[in-house]
Amino acid sequence: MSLASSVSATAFNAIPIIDLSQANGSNDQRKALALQIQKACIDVGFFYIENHGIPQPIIINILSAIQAYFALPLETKMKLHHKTTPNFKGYSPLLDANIDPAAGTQGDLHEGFELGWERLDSNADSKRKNDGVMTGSNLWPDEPAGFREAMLGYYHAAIAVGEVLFPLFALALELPERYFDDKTKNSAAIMRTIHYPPQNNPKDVGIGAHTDFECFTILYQQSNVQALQVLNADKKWINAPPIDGTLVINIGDQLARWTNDVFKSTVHRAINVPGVERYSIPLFFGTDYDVDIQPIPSCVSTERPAKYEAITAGEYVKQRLEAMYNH
Ligand SMILES: O=C(O)CCC(=O)C(=O)O
Ligand SMILES: [Fe+2]
Repeated sequence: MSLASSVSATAFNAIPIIDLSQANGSNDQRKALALQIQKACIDVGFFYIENHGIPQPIIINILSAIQAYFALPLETKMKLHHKTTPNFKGYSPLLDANIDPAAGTQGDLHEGFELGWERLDSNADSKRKNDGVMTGSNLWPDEPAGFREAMLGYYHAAIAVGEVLFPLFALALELPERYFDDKTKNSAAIMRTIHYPPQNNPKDVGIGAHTDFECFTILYQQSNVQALQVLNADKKWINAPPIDGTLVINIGDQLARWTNDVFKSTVHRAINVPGVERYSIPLFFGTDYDVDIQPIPSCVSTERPAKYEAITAGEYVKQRLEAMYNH
């Protein structure tokens, strides 16, 4: 059966957990893993990964760094407002973003700090060559001490997870395992750290219903607070609670475009609860920004013609980010 005819219309009720410990195992082990990923991407568009390899101290470090950062006075944080950069790097205050303007809310009830690729051992001006329309350096606050190291420490560990996943996605798409290698030499990878204040008004949303923009998202969510929800084909919100020791992976629109929607970029939102703070850290992982997103031939058929025009990954992300902040 070709991938183009494997599209699922069944509504999921649970999000699978996939164990990555065999990701660098034998051919057979990698293929078996890719099949689990294929099923999760066709049926749900979301899955948890366990044994992802990010050491716990790196997670603890970034969590305490972002808690200290978001606790700074608003005036201090506003000095690094993302509108002072060409491409959304830096701080965004509460309600600055509105990812679902049609919902008629006052905006998304979270503040964020966003960064892109940067080597830990170089200065903040280091840029990469292929960022095209998405070029631009990161901004770094003077405090808290160790913030840059904590952020980049986690960032590079999460990128390593993305680099393990891309070949598995290629196998899941019945492509050569190294298919994405020449398209991910300078992989686009925007990371956001998000602080959701306690939500006391039932009308508030932490982040409105949306799909992500890149190929896939690697999401750390703080323990013990249920907020993330994923929309199934029956329009029912399914909870995606934090599960200790796991990360959430979800397909974004770029991979949906590569696969002509055979892999689902599933709508999700986060609704925080009264009385508690919540922190989450999505890293949006994509191909190089200058790569043209063209549907993979096995995902196109006479019954399932190509749905999307080709566009470069960078143009696509920029359009989506502009729409999110210029509501
Ligand atoms: O905070 C979360 O759990 C989800 C965040 C999210 O969906 C996003 O930033 O795209
Ligand atoms: Fe998202």
